Amino acid sequence: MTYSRKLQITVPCSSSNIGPGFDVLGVTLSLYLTLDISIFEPSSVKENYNAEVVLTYSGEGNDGVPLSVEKNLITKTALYVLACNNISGFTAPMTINVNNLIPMGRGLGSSGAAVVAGVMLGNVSGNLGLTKDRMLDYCLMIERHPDNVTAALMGGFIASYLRELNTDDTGIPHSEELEKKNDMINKLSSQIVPERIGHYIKLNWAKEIKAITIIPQFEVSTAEAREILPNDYNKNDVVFNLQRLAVLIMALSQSPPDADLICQAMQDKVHQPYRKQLIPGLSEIITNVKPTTHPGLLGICLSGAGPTILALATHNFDNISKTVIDMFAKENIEAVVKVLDVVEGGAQVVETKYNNA
Ligand SMILES: Nc1ncnc2c1ncn2[C@@H]1O[C@H](COP(=O)(O)OP(=O)(O)OP(=O)(O)O)[C@@H](O)[C@H]1O
Ligand SMILES: N[C@@H](CCO)C(=O)O
Repeated sequence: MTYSRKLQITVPCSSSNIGPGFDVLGVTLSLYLTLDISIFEPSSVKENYNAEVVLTYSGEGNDGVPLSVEKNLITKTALYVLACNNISGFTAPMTINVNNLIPMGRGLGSSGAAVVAGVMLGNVSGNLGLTKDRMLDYCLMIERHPDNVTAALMGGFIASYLRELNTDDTGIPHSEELEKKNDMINKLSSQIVPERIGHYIKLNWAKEIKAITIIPQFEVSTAEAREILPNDYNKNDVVFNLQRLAVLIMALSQSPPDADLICQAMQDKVHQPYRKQLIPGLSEIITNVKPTTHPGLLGICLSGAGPTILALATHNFDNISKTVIDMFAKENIEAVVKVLDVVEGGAQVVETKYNNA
């Protein structure tokens, strides 16, 4: 069989919240999920034709990720996008080779990246011609907190919100539930995808600020880390976060960065205090690792739902990382370090070869 198209989809990882910006801020980082796709026939739409799709997988999660297209989060999402557009299944035989460098369940947006990759796969395999803004709607039907998917899709340092949806839409599950339910695609695809669910704005990021990610070798599921949060908040805690959030987005855009301002503006009272019980060492790390003790450090927080620690810094990366690694070690937790760049480009599809035959 000869291929007719070869495509590559790349989706970056992301760190969300950045302290006070719970479910609002996302920053796109230089670690990628890549899909190499060979499509073996023109993807003309044939009704009720389910083409054979071979999925292979390497990298993070390769020991546990399902390779059945109905169960894997990426292909399941693509099938959902196709179903919403009245296409039942993949319409052309294809191979999809996934290479994933994003650690799973660590707070680096692995599920958001998988959802974005799936929406892009659905878009290209069904020749749907969706814009990125429309693809964001599909992502947000699956992952209801917009921070990671918006960063992964659009790139850069980004703030987002969901518009309030009417009651018919509110029964739509999060991707963490998507894992558990085999009939989810059918349920979701019977719902119309509302337009312009997500709204976002790209923010400036001072070029000298790098992201040190200290990644503990255990997983925290986002579902669990969200369940632990209260339904109601104290007014003072909400005001505490709002004040810092407004200051932080400007402070991170300024060169040279003001470490004292950023460090204080990265504090949070909405999610981190509750998540300490899931992440041994978190409290000690965010309380004791400061720009005053570690020159070059600007601020430190939990990345997404954790357990990764995000340290923003301009230099002295080894010293900052070593302190955090040693603090995790006291809790008998091993951690690895990745110093990542903030990347302006979001997810993309590149057509690497096209045969007209
Ligand atoms: N490349 C992938 N292929 C298939 N499934 C994936 C992939 N990446 C993530 N997942 C699924 O998503 C789950 C992790 O999602 P979860 O939301 O708990 O954490 P995260 O996205 O890594 O962290 P956070 O949302 O805090 O940034 C994995 O256990 C797996 O089921
Ligand atoms: N803002 C989300 C990100 C996790 O994906 C949270 O902290 O739960």
